[in-house]
Formats: sequence, structure tokens, C-alpha cells
Amino acid sequence: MKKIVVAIDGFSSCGKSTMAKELAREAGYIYVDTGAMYRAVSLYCIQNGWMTDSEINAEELEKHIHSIRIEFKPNAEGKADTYLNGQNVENEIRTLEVANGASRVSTLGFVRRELVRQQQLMGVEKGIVMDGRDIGTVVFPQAELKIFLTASPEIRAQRRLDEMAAKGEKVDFEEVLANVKERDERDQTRAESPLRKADDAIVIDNSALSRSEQTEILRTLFAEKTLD
Ligand SMILES: Nc1ncnc2c1ncn2[C@@H]1O[C@H](COP(=O)(O)OP(=O)(O)OP(=O)(O)O)[C@@H](O)[C@H]1O
Ligand SMILES: Nc1ccn([C@@H]2O[C@H](COP(=O)(O)O)[C@@H](O)[C@H]2O)c(=O)n1
Repeated sequence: MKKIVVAIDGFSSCGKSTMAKELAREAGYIYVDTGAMYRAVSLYCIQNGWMTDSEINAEELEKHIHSIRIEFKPNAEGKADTYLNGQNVENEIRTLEVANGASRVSTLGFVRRELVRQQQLMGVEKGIVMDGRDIGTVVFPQAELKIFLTASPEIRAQRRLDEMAAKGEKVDFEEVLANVKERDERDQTRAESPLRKADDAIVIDNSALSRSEQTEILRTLFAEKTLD
């Protein structure tokens, strides 16, 4: 079976990583959550006091961009945790504050260039499933299988809310919905690599699909693309 690159892009919280992880596990492929990389940069800015509600200290961030080391290492359950300069930050990067900061730092060209460079290196040998916003358009425009995933904002916000509630976090629906919509808007309108469907991407709207139904669709598409 030939090794390919699978690029999964789409809106915030629509299930990209859920389906990407499942396919990577089944296929024995590497899985890369590029959103986690932007989140790690966001956390780094917050930790250094370089991000306020209205501004990012882009000058300081640019000076230090090459000192930000982001790695993924398996945890006890075999899932990949995100490490920022040697520290496990998997839980810290999943807050709404860090998500919002990620969507802001991701508008900076020098941040995107550095993370895209690292992402391309991870995929040189193929056998990779990567999810994000620009994977099929910028990181791997030659990817053999490209998916553009979507679902209604309300459904996405409810799924994220349920996930946060299950972790014991108290957030309200309107707050999560506003975060999802704000990030979508910024992602689609930024000058650098805006979120858009690659011309050759296959659109999946999973608003009414279960996790197993969406995985089955992806599994079928993957099988077609990997036939020798
Ligand atoms: N088909 C589905 N039906 C119901 N819930 C789902 C479905 N797919 C994913 N989910 C749930 O929706 C939430 C968001 O999914 P996931 O984290 O995979 O989205 P994402 O697109 O990777 O998000 P992000 O924008 O943060 O990268 C998770 O709690 C996940 O379990
Ligand atoms: N390839 C990517 C991936 C993510 N972003 C930005 O990061 C934010 C957080 O990503 P999640 O996938 O974890 O939600 C997201 O809102 C995007 O702004 C990106 O620009 N490019």
C-alpha cells in the first residue's frame, strides 16, 4: 500500500482532530495537530506577557520565534501530548483564552512561516495525517487526500461545550459560540494563508454525522487513494 499525505482542514471545533487521529491510528500514520502548535505559540506569548486583549508584542515574539520548541510525545494512553520547550502544556493550551490567542498569533506571517517550515519537515516521508487550516492549501498542496470539514457553528460550539463540561470546566454556550465564530472570521479573513477550501478538497459536513460515520467516510476515501 503506498504511503500518502492526508490533509484535513476546516472550521474551529468541527471534529478535524477526532477523525484525523482515528485514521492515523488505524493506518499507522503520524498524526500532527497543527492547531496545537499555534496554541503553544499563543501560550508562550501569554507566559512572557507579550499578549494583552488588544495587542501582541510581535517584535519580541519575532526575536524569540526560533527559541520556541514544540514537540509531540505520547502519554500513558498513547495519545500525543504537546510540549513547549520541554514542558507538557497539553491541558494549558486547550483553554478559550489560549485558543483566541492562537487565532491572533496565527495572523502573523513570521509565525506561519516558521510553523509551516516545521510541519513540512514532519511530512517529508509521507505517512502523515495533519489537520489545521492551511494544510491542503499551503503546507501540503500536493497532498493525495484533502478533506475540508465543516458543521454549523451552533453544533460545533455545543460539542466543545460538552467536552469542556466533561472536564469539569464551567463555560456557557454563548461564550463558546462567540469564540468559535470569532476564530472562524479571523481565520477566513486574515491576509496570510486564510482558511479556504483547496480546489481539490472533498467537503464533509459532519453536522448530522456520528464520529463513527465520519471515520467510515474518511476510511473509504483513504482506501481509494492508497490503492497501488
Ligand atoms: N461527529 C461528531 N459528533 C459529535 N461530536 C463530535 C463529532 N466529531 C467530533 N466531535 C467532538 O467535537 C469536539 C471537537 O472535536 P475536535 O477537537 O476533533 O475538533 P477540531 O476541529 O480538531 O477542533 P480545533 O478547531 O480545536 O482543532 C470534541 O469534543 C469531539 O469529541
Ligand atoms: N494550520 C493552522 C492551525 C491552526 N491555526 C490557528 O490556530 C487556532 C487554534 O487552532 P485549533 O485547530 O486548535 O482550533 C485556530 O483558531 C487558527 O486560527 C491556523 O491558523 N492554522
